[in-house]
Amino acid sequence: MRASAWASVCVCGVGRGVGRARGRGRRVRARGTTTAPEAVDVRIPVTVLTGFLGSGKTTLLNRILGDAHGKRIVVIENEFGEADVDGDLVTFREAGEEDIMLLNNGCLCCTVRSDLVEMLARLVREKRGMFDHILIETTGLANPAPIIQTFYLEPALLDSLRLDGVVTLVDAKHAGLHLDEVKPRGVVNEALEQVAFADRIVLNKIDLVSEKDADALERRLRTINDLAKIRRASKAQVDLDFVLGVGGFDLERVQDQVLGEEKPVGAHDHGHSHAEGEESCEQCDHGHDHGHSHDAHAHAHGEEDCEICGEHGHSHSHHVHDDAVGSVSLTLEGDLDLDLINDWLGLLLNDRWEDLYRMKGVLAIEGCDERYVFQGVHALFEGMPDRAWKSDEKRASKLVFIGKELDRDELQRDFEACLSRK
Ligand SMILES: Nc1nc2c(ncn2[C@@H]2O[C@H](COP(=O)(O)OP(=O)(O)OP(=O)(O)O)[C@@H](O)[C@H]2O)c(=O)[nH]1
Repeated sequence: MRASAWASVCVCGVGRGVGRARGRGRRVRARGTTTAPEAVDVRIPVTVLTGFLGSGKTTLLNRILGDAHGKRIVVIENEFGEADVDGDLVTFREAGEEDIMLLNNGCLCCTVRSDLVEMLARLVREKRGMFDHILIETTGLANPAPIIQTFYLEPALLDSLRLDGVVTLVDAKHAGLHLDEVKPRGVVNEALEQVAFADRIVLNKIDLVSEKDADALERRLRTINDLAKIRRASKAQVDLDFVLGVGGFDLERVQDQVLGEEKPVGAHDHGHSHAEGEESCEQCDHGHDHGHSHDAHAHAHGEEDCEICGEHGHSHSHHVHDDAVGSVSLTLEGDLDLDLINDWLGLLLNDRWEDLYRMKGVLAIEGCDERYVFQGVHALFEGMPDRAWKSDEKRASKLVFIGKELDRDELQRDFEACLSRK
């Protein structure tokens, strides 16, 4: 992925003779159009483990390190506020097959990013060949975006490391509190952002909540991030395959993630309303007219028990959630005009890059035999032509945006305006 001002967003390699896999000089991509074998990506995968304070990150880490998986894993831990060990920023602790390294001097997402880069570069320089995977555990207060960007912006890392995925631990018992916390304007709600950036969500401490509460929380997580896979766990007991080797930033897997497989029961698009008497809303388990930009759940006199507090009937309200962060999925049948879609995505990134946390898409471009896949994180964007459209396949495009204050209708309108008129 490359840094991208709007002018360099280019859904190209499509009928223009421009390089096919922009920003990915490290990999030969051969799928679909040639019989040449795919080159092996030799870069070392990196997993970012995030999640709010006490959500179970260390528990998961210990599980991973304790499993007999045969992988040699380097762990980088960022213990915010811990005393420096021997006055050194970086401490190595041999732990069997794994190395554990500590970054003690602040939060990974802000003050120690350059230390992280230095540490990673040093690892590659001095220990290459001695490990298979790097796992970075962030502090509970870290915003994952700067860490993600590190892997695309740091020349010292580009050719050696690749981001495999962001794994977010969610505390089933307390997540609601953190997700609902209203921050002053301009202040990031880390819990929301950690969910929004995730490729995998481990909904942990499931033993502490009822199934109904877990269902409701899972639906809530789904509205924030419609791309991540979610798995419930106690004591972070999940298969290693669920958290390592996920290819969350792998362009070649975008189509599966976007067009993809599993959608849990209850998943639905962001931004909808319910009429009085409708079935329960799958999102909030409540059936009365509302949009998902509400701040409060209000109950009129005579209603059934409140689903949030269990109190009966009388008019009262709760703050429920600030839905500023959410997912929007758009689909469109037919072919897109190359210039129009380029211009639109370019402008969108130019104007809204701060609000666009992650995006992925599969596009049908007029005059192009191949599907075009792309993904982005904030202002970083990468894309390439993918396999050829099959003769019996309906040409259609799908985009998924995860971000802040996204207007679904406006995005859909602008997307539709990119349809080819020929
Ligand atoms: N009941 C219950 N407790 C859990 C579960 N997972 C972890 N815990 C406990 O929750 C506490 C916090 O777990 P950690 O793994 O330290 O969480 P963390 O995210 O690393 O915490 P910080 O480093 O403070 O951000 C510990 O006491 C764990 O034993 C679970 O599934 N159920």
